[in-house]
Amino acid sequence: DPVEDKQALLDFLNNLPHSRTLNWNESGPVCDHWTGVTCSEDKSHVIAVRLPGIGFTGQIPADTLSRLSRLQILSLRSNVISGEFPSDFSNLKNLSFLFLQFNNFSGPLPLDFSVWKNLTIVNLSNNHFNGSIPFSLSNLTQLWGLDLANNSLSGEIPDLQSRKLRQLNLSNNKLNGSVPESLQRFPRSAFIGNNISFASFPPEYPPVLPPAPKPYPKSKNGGKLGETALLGIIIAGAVLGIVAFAFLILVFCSRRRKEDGLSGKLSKGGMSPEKVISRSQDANNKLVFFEGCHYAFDLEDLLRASAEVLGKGTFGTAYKAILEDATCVVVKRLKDVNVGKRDFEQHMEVVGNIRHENVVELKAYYYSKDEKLMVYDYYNQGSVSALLHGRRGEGRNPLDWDTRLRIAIGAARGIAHIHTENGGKLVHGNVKASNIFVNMQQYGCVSDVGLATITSSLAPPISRAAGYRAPEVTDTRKSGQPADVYSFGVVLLELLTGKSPIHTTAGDEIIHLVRWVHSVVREEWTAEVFDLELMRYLYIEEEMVEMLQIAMSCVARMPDQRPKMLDVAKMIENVRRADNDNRTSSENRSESSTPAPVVRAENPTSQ
Ligand SMILES: Nc1ncnc2c1ncn2[C@@H]1O[C@H](COP(=O)(O)OP(=O)(O)OP(=O)(O)O)[C@@H](O)[C@H]1O
Repeated sequence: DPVEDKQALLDFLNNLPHSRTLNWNESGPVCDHWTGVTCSEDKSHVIAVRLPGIGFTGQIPADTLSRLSRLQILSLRSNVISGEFPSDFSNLKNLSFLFLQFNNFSGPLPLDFSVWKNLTIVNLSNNHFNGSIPFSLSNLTQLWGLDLANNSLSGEIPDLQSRKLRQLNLSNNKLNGSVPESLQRFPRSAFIGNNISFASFPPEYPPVLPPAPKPYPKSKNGGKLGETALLGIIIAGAVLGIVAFAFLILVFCSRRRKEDGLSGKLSKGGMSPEKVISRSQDANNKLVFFEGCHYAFDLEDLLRASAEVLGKGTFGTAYKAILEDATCVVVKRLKDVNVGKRDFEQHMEVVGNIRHENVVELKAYYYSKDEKLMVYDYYNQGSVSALLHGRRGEGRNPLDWDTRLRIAIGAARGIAHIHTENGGKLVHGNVKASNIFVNMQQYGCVSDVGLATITSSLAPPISRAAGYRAPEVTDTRKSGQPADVYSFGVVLLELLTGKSPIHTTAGDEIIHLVRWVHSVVREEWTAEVFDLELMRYLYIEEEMVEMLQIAMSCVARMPDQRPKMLDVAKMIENVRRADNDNRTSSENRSESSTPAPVVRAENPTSQ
């Protein structure tokens, strides 16, 4: 335990009145136990203190927090702390994230910000700070977000030159003068509520309106059709004829394609459909539905259904099948099943009886010597992997932060529930973004439970699946619950960074996401890890930082250092709950979920 850091924290807590109790047990260990405290991986020192909404009142006792010399993240947001900005914070040389918003701080801002050369996000908004904005802020080369809104700051805005600056809010102060050129890429809303002249500001781009409809040209010969018009009609008729003909051909082809139903698809993979059907008539070889399943079809209906391949995974091929009554299901055809009928059925019973809103229900299964099928509901939004990585670039609808949070909360609850099944022994074994879907409430929902234990397929060492695999796992059939926690941590990193677990750079270098994030945050926590698509949402930095911390704890190298899935679910729920509880009425939750363009695009047509 970091003894000195522990004492500093106790001195802080014991000398600052607060209304909520904290579980900071003096005789117990700090790391992994004290609410709001995170230690370095080797547990030699405290790196993060996050205590929003604890009801702290009064001034920060001197020589307490300032003794946490290796602190990187400090959040005391939404308390009632008063007094001046603590001068001894200058000892916190490693500080990257500083959140002191929504308190009663007053007096001037520190003159010399250069002492915190790693500062990445600074939020001092909604206090009573006065005086001018220090020029030294321009020396912070890592600065990515600065929020000083709703204070009483006066004077001119200094030229903040950090090229990394993506988020800026100086609104509702007493600032005057004009906006320096380097900051004119931010929208006016970042400066409103001051006495600022926008004269030198580039014009705001007017909203693009659809072009007004052109007036219908009047015919010169008073309503009679002219030659050109007649010619037009003839050409249009011919074009229409061609289109209709093409449409007929398309319908014909799609019929032909539909005829190639699931049985055709299965037969191409080996066994003839007739054989499958004849086996289905054998009482022992029927499609087995689970209790409560509302589907009313049998194997023959399923084999007659039109089918399309969704993808080939580690354990077989997944098909989307549309039955004659328009029911849409996913059929998974397993390969390399390494257990006998009894074990297979037993396993299906365990999986098929899981009923949880965040676990994709197994509706039915089929077992024969040559064919093993599993039937699931079809999720039409696609997997989280597709939502996150599909169609990046133009025309894409980015996955907003609220949705990512809901996906994480749902998936964590689902996996935590799986871990309680089968006497607390069930392991998912294949947690990854392509096995997570979005349910009706838009929360994450996990699929493919336990397939790794009944098949002998192993993902090749350099594959997507390998990017999720915990370091201790050599045989996926024998992985434990901590390995699921690791894989889930990788999914969290994927949601935060927008990057695939294993990806290649332009120079064909293979990047392992966990290692990359480690390398970025080892020395200092920088905002560079976060997905650029998330930069358009305001007020989410702190939640992202907290999620990053949770993700990092999940991908700890040693399995026993990883949190339990139930705790992970609680931690993620708290990211939002703490936020909702602690936000004052002047903070508007909806603002964070509303995309707000924070940086004006250099080329307006590219937006
Ligand atoms: N219930 C479902 N609804 C919609 N799409 C699904 C469903 N189940 C699977 N898919 C999609 O079908 C494709 C193939 O899935 P499958 O699970 O066979 O492979 P995978 O997830 O890529 O890899 P693995 O076999 O390792 O899980 C994936 O893109 C997956 O997201």
